[in-house]
Amino acid sequence: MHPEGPAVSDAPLLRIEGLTKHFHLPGGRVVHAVEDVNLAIDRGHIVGLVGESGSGKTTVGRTLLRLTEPTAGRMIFDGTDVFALSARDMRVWRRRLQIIFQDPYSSLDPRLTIAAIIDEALDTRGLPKGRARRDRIAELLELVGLAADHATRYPHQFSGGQRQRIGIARALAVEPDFIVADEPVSALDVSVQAQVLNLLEDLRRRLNLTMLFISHDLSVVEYACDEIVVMYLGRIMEKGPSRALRADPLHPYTKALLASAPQPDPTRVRTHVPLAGDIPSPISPPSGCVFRTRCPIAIAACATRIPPTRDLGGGRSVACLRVGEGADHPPFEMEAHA
Ligand SMILES: Nc1ncnc2c1ncn2[C@@H]1O[C@H](COP(=O)(O)OP(=O)(O)OP(=O)(O)O)[C@@H](O)[C@H]1O
Repeated sequence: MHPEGPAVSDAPLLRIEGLTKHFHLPGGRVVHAVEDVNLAIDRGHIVGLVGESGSGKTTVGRTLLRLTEPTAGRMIFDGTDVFALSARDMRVWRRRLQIIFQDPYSSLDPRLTIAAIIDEALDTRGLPKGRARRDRIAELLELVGLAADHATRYPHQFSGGQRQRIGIARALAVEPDFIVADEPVSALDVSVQAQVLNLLEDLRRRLNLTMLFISHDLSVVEYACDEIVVMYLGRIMEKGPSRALRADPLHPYTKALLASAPQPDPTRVRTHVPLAGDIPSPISPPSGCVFRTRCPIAIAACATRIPPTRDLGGGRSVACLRVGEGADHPPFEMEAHA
């Protein structure tokens, strides 16, 4: 689908700088959904965005596709600042950026056959109707592990996993450069989750796809992604290659997330304490470090300073005043929270 094959350029396909999204509510209240997010994604890579519900993951994904407009920031995609494009130019660009949803069923028109659903997407590619289209639809269905003769059926005739495959086929129909997969397996049974994750991995290799993979489940992200970005209350806490981050989490929030993730190996001892309490409201996020109100190692300075993101080399970075000063291991120093 991408005849040029793997990219030769070393530059990231996409770079997000200072992405911020505020939602303005009636009465003058402001939801700080995303604050100053910086991120780069290399071509052919899958980056996982993980965090609890309400941390701003979906808002990042939707903003990148300009399904919602950013409050501030830049997104440089293949050399173009996508946030600066006019609505008209964006219409042309939109094809290059696609989204796969958690529940494909609600986005598949129940009155249309699978062929008609994919055909609609192919309209934007200008492929003439007739034989070439039918062949392309069959090719896409086979690419996602379905049979060509599934084309004549309706969405309700498929299982959840098969419907997600149809959603993926529809996204691929326009030959996108970048896909946001928003909780693509969360609605599926665990056994089916693995099949869909394998499919995404297979497609990434075959088509050199670049993807932002959003999930609240660190074990899913770890499996599917080259790199993991951990978000909390609109901000990035930690970033790093999947394996390194899993083996040696640095930020206290990442440690807590790992502690609450399902543990597949019962002989592995839990070394981190799960999180207590709820995520604060993004309408009035804590001052300084937004995680400090739930952090076991917070000190007074965490209430007054937004921790800068420190580059630790090897693709790792962390935003915490205390990590690296020897305080990130027990015994924890607890202080009263402002
Ligand atoms: N259109 C909107 N208007 C007002 N607030 C919004 C809007 N969309 C999202 N938010 C708020 O922004 C914050 C971040 O939401 P977002 O959906 O991005 O988080 P998330 O990490 O994807 O969580 P979830 O997994 O529950 O979707 C939440 O507090 C949410 O209520």
